[in-house]
Amino acid sequence: MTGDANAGAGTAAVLEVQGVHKRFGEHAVLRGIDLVVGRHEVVVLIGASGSGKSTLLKTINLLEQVDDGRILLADAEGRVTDVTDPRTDADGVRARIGVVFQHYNLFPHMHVLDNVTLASRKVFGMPRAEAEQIGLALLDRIGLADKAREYPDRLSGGQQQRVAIARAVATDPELLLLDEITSALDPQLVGEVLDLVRELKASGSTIVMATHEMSFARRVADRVVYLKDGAIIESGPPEQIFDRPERAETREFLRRLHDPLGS
Ligand SMILES: Nc1ncnc2c1ncn2[C@@H]1O[C@H](COP(=O)(O)OP(=O)(O)OP(=O)(O)O)[C@@H](O)[C@H]1O
Repeated sequence: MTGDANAGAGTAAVLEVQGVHKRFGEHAVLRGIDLVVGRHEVVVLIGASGSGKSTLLKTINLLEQVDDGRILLADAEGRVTDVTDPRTDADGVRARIGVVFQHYNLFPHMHVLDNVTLASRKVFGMPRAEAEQIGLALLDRIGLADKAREYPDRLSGGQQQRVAIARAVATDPELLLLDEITSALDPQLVGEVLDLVRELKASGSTIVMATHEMSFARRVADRVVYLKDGAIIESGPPEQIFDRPERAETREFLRRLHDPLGS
């Protein structure tokens, strides 16, 4: 990878987004995004609705094609894949990235353990017994081992979202993309998911997440990236962004969050 100018100190880059542009028709949704994410770094994207956070995550996971620019993904040995190269195997890239969306998207007809082990068994061909051993250990870690044979509709929203996260990490992905994972949850359940993300951070996961929950961003982020109209306005540690933002646009965004009606 080239330099990791804005990655966490002392870390090699896992992800490098270089000059990415994306349009939907006439609407330029991403306008020259440059972002480097270091190994074990947690980067949180904030910005108004429509600023391009989800689209950026989708381009990384190849759910959307970029119009211009490159996205590079490096494995633990430093081998770099240009995920935006049309010759790159999209399924191979997706197998290296864990993704969790706002709505839990668990398979309703499978019990929790089958949901958690599905990718290990079907994508990586792991024997069921081994996949289940890993899956049960994960469920134990998130306090849901007793729900292994329950179906998703018997779980609370917070529990379902924790299972969705367990499913995303079960294959030990190089990168985890979390898109608005708490916005469908009651406030008291947000804490459950926050604790789990902090635990993933402590265990060394590399995470890029989008959120509207500034308290969540403050508590988990190594670096917060503020997007406005498809461009990065400011990027820095949470104390900078939330307590001493350098850019007037960032200050204005945060001011409006605290006082949405402008009273
Ligand atoms: N498939 C699509 N076709 C057309 N326009 C789209 C598509 N996906 C997203 N957009 C538009 O791109 C812009 C950015 O959307 P995006 O979902 O990335 O924003 P966001 O910052 O994640 O917003 P939110 O915080 O509300 O999730 C929006 O104006 C949206 O309407």
